[in-house]
Amino acid sequence: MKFYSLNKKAPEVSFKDAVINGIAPDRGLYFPESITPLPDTFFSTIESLSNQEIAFLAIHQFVKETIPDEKLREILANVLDFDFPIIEIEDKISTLELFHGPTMAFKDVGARFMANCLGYFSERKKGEVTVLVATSGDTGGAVANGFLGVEGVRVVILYPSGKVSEIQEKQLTTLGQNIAAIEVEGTFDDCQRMVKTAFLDEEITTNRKLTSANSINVARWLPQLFYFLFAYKQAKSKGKEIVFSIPSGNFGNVCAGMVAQKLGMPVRRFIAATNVNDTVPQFMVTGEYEPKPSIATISNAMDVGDPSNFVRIQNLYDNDFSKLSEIFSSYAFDDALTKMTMSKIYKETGYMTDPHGAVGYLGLKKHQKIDSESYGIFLETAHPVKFLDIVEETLHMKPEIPKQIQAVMNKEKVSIKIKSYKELKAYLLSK
Ligand SMILES: N[C@@H](CCOP(=O)(O)O)C(=O)O
Repeated sequence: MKFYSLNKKAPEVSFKDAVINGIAPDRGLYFPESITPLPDTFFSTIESLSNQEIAFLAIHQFVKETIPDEKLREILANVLDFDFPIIEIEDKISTLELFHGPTMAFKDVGARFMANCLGYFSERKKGEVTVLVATSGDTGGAVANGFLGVEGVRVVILYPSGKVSEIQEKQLTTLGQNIAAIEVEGTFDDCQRMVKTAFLDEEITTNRKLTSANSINVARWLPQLFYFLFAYKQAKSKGKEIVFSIPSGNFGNVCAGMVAQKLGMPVRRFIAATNVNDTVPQFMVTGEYEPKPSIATISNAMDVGDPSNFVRIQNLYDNDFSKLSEIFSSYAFDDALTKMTMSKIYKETGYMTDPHGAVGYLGLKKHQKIDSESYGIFLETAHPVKFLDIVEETLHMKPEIPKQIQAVMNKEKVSIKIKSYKELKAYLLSK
């Protein structure tokens, strides 16, 4: 399997080189040259397969030339050692909980998968790789945890100062060792821009081997397709095609769901639910893609004004607006409605959602107004306690703090504050 650049001005590469490069030399995102549907028997017998087997069969075609089967199974066993349950909270509405991993956010799977792949590839290659990553909240902690102690890999995480939750900040600033946190005076877009500028900076790229651990990297992005298959396995007995509602920021997760569909998984519709950072919902109304500066919200991991993966989504549907519209909708919701929804769900069902999950729920409800018989699953992308202040203030209760979170709460934050790209460059070249 080769991966090509969506800008089509760079050579095709193997999975291994796509992972090591992160982004193609023409600044395009890598994309698999083909997606071959899995045999019908995979879907007809999926209930009898373990999650690790499902993941192996789903990702094998993309990686098989560069990761031997035995190694791939070992990696998946390391990555998938927690649950992905579906909880029914109302008639025709369930949630897929993706927060049972070490940092309690859906990024754990992709971050650990990429860290394992890079660890394996760098055993065979001399020299240190610098993993640069921009985070608006959850990616940072998952990458820090996934890459901690991986030999030959140094991780530099950029995050917008004051715009991630306290727990998210602790998760990405307290681990030390090969993980450094850079606190940027600015927004997530500024962080993402600085990362992309570093990839274009010859002085840096000739002196440092850089890659990215955001979902622009295929090893971070592709494993997210497992979630949709795990959901399908659990919900198949309902005998209904599923509507998935995905809280969306950089749009990597919904895009991975679309890959699961291309592999043959039946899906009724994908809903990408956003906060007021509504570049894609607006695109679905006007057909014009107009990135905007991001706005800070209570669902901060989705504070993205120019989602990296939307170009992959368009490519999956041949850059054809009407083909995309047949399967995809996108809706935006503000913080006031998000809080009201968290409160309503809690009062009516006893289920505690985080602000991102509540936005996903709202997306599903809006869709069900025009498709009332459909069965829907919204993704709970992070554990509510990661947004402790918001949860306590909105639900008027004190949630129990899971041990993964307790472990970082009292650790000391260590970060390097910067204001400009020049400072980032100096830092990267100094180490
Ligand atoms: N939602 C993100 C923003 C970066 O997204 P990614 O999936 O491309 O890493 C975050 O939590 O940092």
